[in-house]
Amino acid sequence: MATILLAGGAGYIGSHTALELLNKGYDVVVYDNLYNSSEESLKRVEELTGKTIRFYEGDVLDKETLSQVFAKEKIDSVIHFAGLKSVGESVQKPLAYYQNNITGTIILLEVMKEYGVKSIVFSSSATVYGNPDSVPITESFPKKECTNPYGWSKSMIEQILMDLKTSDEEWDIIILRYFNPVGAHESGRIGEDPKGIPNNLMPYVAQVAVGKLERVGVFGDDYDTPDGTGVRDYIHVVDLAKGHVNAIEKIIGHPGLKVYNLGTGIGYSVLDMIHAFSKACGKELPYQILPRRAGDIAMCYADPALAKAELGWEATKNLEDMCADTWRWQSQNPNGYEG
Ligand SMILES: NC(=O)c1ccc[n+]([C@@H]2O[C@H](COP(=O)([O-])OP(=O)(O)OC[C@H]3O[C@@H](n4cnc5c(N)ncnc54)[C@H](O)[C@@H]3O)[C@@H](O)[C@H]2O)c1
Ligand SMILES: O=c1ccn([C@@H]2O[C@H](COP(=O)(O)OP(=O)(O)O[C@H]3O[C@H](CO)[C@@H](O)[C@H](O)[C@H]3O)[C@@H](O)[C@H]2O)c(=O)[nH]1
Repeated sequence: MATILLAGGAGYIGSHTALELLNKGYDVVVYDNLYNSSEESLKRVEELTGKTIRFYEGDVLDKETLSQVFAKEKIDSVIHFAGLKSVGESVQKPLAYYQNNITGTIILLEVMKEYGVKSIVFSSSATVYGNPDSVPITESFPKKECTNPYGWSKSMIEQILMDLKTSDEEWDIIILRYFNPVGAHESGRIGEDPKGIPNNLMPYVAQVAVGKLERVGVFGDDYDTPDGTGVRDYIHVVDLAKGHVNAIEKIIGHPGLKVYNLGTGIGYSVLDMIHAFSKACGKELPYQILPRRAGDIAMCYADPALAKAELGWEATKNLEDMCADTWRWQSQNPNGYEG
């Protein structure tokens, strides 16, 4: 079975993907600098699967250490999750974001090329569509202006990957544009463990539910949406992780360069999410309407038909599963992996 290197594989999406790959019999190697994660996630994946992950602590910016891993392991394909992902922080620290995300990707691609590994699945984002003219969004929609350096870093990396493919036909590249990943593994053993106060809606709501935060701030109720609050395509992280397994199966068949949306095709509003989570945790969650957050758009949800047709993948979990699994993880691990 193929050996897959997960760069940034100790993080939220990477750890869930490692679990699904191991369950399918793949060999998993993780390279992560643990900047936004802990090795505990990987230990728990090993417990859940009864299989071993070969973990290397290192930075994608550190070419020497990364090269040593490629020299030691026979890597067949890479999934590239390693990156900084906080939208607000990226506005404050653009150089750090471009350095980590873009330079980090270039170094990873250089090392891959050196070792003849020309097969990569990249974690991109629906953010590259900017403010779309309509919904649902298909992959043929134009990429648009991003509203922050994080988004631009994804958009630019996509361009780098396309230019690389043009320069050398041998590369196989799958760009996955994630919509809004939420939820946790149903065991409650692995999940999202944000440092500090969460920026994203679902982890914020979960922390209100366990009493760590007082109330949810709803960023605007005057959007052109059914209830006036922002609408997004929330996708269960286990569905998302399984999408990576399908992408790996596809990439082994040498597909060239492909771009897929990974979403459910359903949009939920902020209030839908708060109400669904209240049901899952059995208590009303307090919230307060606040002004709009800069850079936010009204509506964003995917047309996931292409991933279904070409990857044979579609999301199977619903909003109830997303809330129940987030609640199980959050209530059993109120302080994340720190116990
Ligand atoms: N979670 C989301 O909402 C979302 C949406 C769209 C795209 N993405 C992208 O998916 C990927 C994974 O996201 P996630 O939610 O699992 O984030 P995460 O922060 O949990 O995981 C990213 C991992 O990469 C590691 N990392 C960061 N910089 C590194 C470097 N220079 N060298 C080595 N390791 C490094 C971190 O320590 C972390 O373990 C990211 O690229 C992110 O931008 C995430
Ligand atoms: O405390 C909060 C947090 C968020 N929201 C709203 O909830 C929705 C979802 O926000 P959030 O969870 O922050 O996700 P997005 O802003 O949609 O961005 C996420 O999803 C994108 C992909 O669609 C990724 O690229 C980004 O990295 C990721 O942060 C938006 O309408 C926000 O205005 C609130 O009302 N209160």
